[in-house]
Amino acid sequence: MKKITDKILTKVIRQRPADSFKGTYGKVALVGGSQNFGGAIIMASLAAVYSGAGLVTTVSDSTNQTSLHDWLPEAMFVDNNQFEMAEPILSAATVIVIGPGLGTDEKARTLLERTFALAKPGQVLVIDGSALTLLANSKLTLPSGPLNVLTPHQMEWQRVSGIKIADQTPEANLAVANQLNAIAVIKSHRTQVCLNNQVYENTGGTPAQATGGMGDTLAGMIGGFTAQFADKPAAVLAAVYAHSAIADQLAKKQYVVLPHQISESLPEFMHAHQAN
Ligand SMILES: NC(=O)C1=CN([C@@H]2O[C@H](COP(=O)(O)OP(=O)(O)OC[C@H]3O[C@@H](n4cnc5c(N)ncnc54)[C@H](O)[C@@H]3O)[C@@H](O)[C@H]2O)[C@@H](O)CC1
Ligand SMILES: Nc1ncnc2c1ncn2[C@@H]1O[C@H](COP(=O)(O)OP(=O)(O)O)[C@@H](O)[C@H]1O
Ligand SMILES: [Mg+2]
Repeated sequence: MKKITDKILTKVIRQRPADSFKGTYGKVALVGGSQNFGGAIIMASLAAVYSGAGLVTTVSDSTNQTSLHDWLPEAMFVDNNQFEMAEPILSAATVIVIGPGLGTDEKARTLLERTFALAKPGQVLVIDGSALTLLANSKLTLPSGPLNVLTPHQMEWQRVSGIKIADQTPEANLAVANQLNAIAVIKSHRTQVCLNNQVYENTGGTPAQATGGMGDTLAGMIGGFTAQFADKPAAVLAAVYAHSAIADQLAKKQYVVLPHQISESLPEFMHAHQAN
């Protein structure tokens, strides 16, 4: 198994060219956040903005708009009850992230179906949280156009792949990821990434990360990294490594690391690890 180390950071994170503007750094649209799980899509949106995506739009239940803007005035907002208003934004996005706090009810399933229907070649589609559970429990298949990036924790991967947690070996995981023709970020205390017929193991991470919203934050970071960096698979690996490396740094002085603290540390961390 290959290891994901700090080398991936300078391979991916580039100094910004002077003649650039927000359009240079990609558009991320995030779909999620039911009335009960608004925090999840707020944390994912924070991560997308703080990792440097040029334009971020959050598509969520209207009850989440005020809290989102308290945390993140940089994000635009579309009410998911008026999905027709979101469709052009999703179509124009560089990356769509779907699932954090989406829920698994009928409305959520419809949002997932409609998003799958419009995702297209050239786009990255990050599928996280509730969207993975819905995918496993419904007859939906992954869209064939976009680069699909699945970000399950071990139980979500069990649901999607049918492989019991105890049997989730690198070989078994890779076989299913290949079958799905997707990148699979299988999250645990040592996250594994199945990509280009290889399994990569993350070398960072701390139990200080074991708190709700930590995976929502990673999904938003993968969105932000793949939106702005050209090599999309490498950008996924860099996001996975940066997420845990920042947590490791904070955990030197903190018993628990909160997800939003990872996002707030991103601009400084990325500045320190950029290459010319
Ligand atoms: N503040 C918020 O709004 C939050 C919303 N969340 C959302 O809640 C929805 C449900 O996600 P959950 O993951 O909580 O619930 P799930 O029911 O999908 O998964 C949790 C179950 O998986 C088991 N499990 C086994 N191995 C695991 C591993 N390595 N990591 C995590 N769980 C493991 C747990 O014991 C538990 O029974 C998602 O949409 C998620 O985005 C969560 O992210 C928590 C925070
Ligand atoms: N003990 C641990 N060591 C390292 N990383 C951890 C540990 N516990 C959790 N994490 C990380 O935290 C994140 C949890 O993701 P997830 O379960 O989807 O969270 P949530 O859905 O609540 O946001 C993953 O990136 C996982 O690797
Ligand atoms: Mg999760």
